Amino acid sequence: MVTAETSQPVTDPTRIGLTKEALKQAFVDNLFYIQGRFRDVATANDIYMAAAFTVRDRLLARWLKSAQHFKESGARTLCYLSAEYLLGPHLINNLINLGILETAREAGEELGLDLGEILATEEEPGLGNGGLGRLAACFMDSLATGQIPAIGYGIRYEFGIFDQAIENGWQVEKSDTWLKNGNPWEIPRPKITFPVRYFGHTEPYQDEQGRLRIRWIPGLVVEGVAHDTPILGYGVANANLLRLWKAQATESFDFQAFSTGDYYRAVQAKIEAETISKVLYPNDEPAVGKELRLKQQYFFVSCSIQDMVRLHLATVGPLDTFADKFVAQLNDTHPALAVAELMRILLDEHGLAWEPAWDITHRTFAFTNHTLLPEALETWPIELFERLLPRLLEIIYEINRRFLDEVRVRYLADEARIARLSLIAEGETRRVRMAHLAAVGSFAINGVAALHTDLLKTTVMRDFHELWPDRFHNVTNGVSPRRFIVVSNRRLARLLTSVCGNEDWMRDLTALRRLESLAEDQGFHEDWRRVKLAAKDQLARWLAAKTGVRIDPQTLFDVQAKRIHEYKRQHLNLLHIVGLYQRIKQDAQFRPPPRTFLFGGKAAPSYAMAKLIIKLINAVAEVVNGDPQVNGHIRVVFVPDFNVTTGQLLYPAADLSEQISLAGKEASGTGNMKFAMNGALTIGTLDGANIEIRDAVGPENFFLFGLTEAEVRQRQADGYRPSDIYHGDPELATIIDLIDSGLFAHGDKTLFRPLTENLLRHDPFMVLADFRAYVSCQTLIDEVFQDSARWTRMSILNVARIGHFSSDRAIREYGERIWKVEPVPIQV
Ligand SMILES: [N-]=[N+]=N[C@]1([C@H](N)O)O[C@H](CO)[C@@H](O)[C@H](O)[C@H]1O
Repeated sequence: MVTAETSQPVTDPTRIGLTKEALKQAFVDNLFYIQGRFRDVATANDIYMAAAFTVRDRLLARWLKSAQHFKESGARTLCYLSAEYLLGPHLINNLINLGILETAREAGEELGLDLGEILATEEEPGLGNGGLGRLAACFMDSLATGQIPAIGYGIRYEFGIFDQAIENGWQVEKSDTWLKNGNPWEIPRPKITFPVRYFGHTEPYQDEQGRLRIRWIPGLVVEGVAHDTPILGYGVANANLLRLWKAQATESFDFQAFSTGDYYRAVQAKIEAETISKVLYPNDEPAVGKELRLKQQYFFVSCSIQDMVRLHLATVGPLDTFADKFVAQLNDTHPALAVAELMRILLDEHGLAWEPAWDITHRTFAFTNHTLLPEALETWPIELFERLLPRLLEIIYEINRRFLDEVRVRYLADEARIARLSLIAEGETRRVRMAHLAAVGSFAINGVAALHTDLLKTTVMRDFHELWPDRFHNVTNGVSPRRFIVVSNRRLARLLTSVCGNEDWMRDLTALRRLESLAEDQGFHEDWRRVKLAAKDQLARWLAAKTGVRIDPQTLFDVQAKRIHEYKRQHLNLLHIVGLYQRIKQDAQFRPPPRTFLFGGKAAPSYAMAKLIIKLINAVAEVVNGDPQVNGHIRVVFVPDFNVTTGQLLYPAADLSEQISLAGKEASGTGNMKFAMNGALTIGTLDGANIEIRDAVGPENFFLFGLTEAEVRQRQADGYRPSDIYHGDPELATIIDLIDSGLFAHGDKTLFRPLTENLLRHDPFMVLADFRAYVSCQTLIDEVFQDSARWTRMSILNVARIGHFSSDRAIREYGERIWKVEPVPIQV
């Protein structure tokens, strides 16, 4: 007889079985019992949901087992606090991580279903902007695969990053209704809710022990409700937790207001509260100074820290061992308020004295900086803090007072240094420096690539590095080989497995080194080229279906896919294309190998220059693709709505990966790793992780150009005059004049003027300074591409030597150097 005690649902094969029959039975059950559909009337979404629930059930077993074991073992747990998670589609990733992709395909076929169609139905959760958000997702995958107990905390945005449509060459943002059909991968936890306070004032009081305490009388309280998504590791039974918070009103309906007929006020609190987790701010770098953004940051930080304290009290006990149980990584400054929030909870809710509270706090947090761009370093006006988070501001003032006392002693009242280090930026509007709060409140600070970390130590965080050199670490980014090879490029994965004789490389990417022995093998070259051509063909078919644009897989696929930003220099790429176009038209002898230029990337809606660059890409495409004189030689395509799903098509199909940022600007880059992992060769500057990729794959297998970071600094110090370069380079001048001429704007000479004027007057990212070197490098690439044996050899060696750039390695380094966490294997 089934009793609550005895029934062990995790053993029931129809719920957890991985066999074809078990999957088929579960699918049929779910279609009926969850979707309430007979097969013949089921929609594509019903089919997808039934498949998703079938796979989810197999995750749940591993997840609950993991959670139970972590709890019982009191394992030290890593908490990743990130405002963004760019997870990508779940179903395919979970089928791979469960090792049942082929079984599921066969089960589907026997039920008359096409797994490819089911996979294409899933709407990806776009809860991030770009590299930072995707890095968080890769890290969650590697934490589970590395069997490290971890919780990812973030915000369950109702609307993620906008869907990008291109209308008349312009980006048009469409709201991202990823939840419209429901989300089978999450489990709402209505009982795991926390109050989040805003506004109001604070007042001192004496507690029953006569100690002076502070209470915060908020003007508004909203609730955060947990929504849990299991994150299963690859080839292991470990599954970690991604806990995203949704905001709701404490009272979702005001009956008094309703009965007086004030229907809006009846639901006002509900609307206001829900606005907090309504939408992701679509800015990849520039800090967003909006009050709602600060509300969002405090919302998820407060829920997450309250949850960590609850878990600790429930599973371990008194809070003095909190920092032994938990270590929390701050993914940039977006969650930096966590430092002050943990202090608030320890002081105000648990009555700890300042020193023990600070000791716990400081031993709990570590901070990752992801950018040096001044406009991206978050600071908030004191006035806003006073109004919105009065208690947090008091605590920040006290943290600062004690910190500056320490600095004053150390540097004998060096007022200039104190002002530079202070958490408060004095000036017209006094502001809180969030990077300083994160740095003072953390025991470790890291950059995301070697050059970036060095620059962090010598520029933006120089004073902190002089103060605490031992706190600084470098952990170069990495990406998940499961998502970006096994899921994205199954043909390559099969070839790699056949070379390696097993699938161990999927968990240890350095195993691909053995490919080196095949770098000269002509037979293997053919296999290698076949895999690349198939991926290019797949992209061409998808693009034709999606946009009607036809591209030839036999041409060199030159891809630049990343957020649109002037420092990433999509416009440098465009200058080269316009130059090519002009030469092909004017010089019948000049016939470089045919190339297809593919661009992809979203621009922040408020970033006018980035949107103009998208327009110019499409305008150049219209003219070039429409010109019979150059047809068959060059083609330009803007791939709309670049996200994880389209990335999974672009990374495997690229021959050439464009990583052309101005040296010193791209902290790391992660697209560079994904392209190289799929056999693309890189044209790039000595910037971010490009440097380490070039060192790893060998300078002879990397197309380098451009000023180094030191040369950039020197040229700027010497006074950089872009117009001199314009006047000194006739071809460049012709190109800029062509863009100015209205050729790409149906005669309108003004449309692209802002761009050309900016290049000639300021050129802040030194596009003109690197132009000539870039064009020469592209000419070299044309030569090398025509030697397919050489190109293929270089491509093989890129993959053979890319192992270091797995997020598994990055997580291992964080674990050993910063978090001091041990793997806890789970048996199922
Ligand atoms: N914010 N931020 N920073 C970035 C990216 N834009 O998201 O973080 C990424 C992840 O660390 C870096 O690779 C990239 O260089 C950097 O610009």
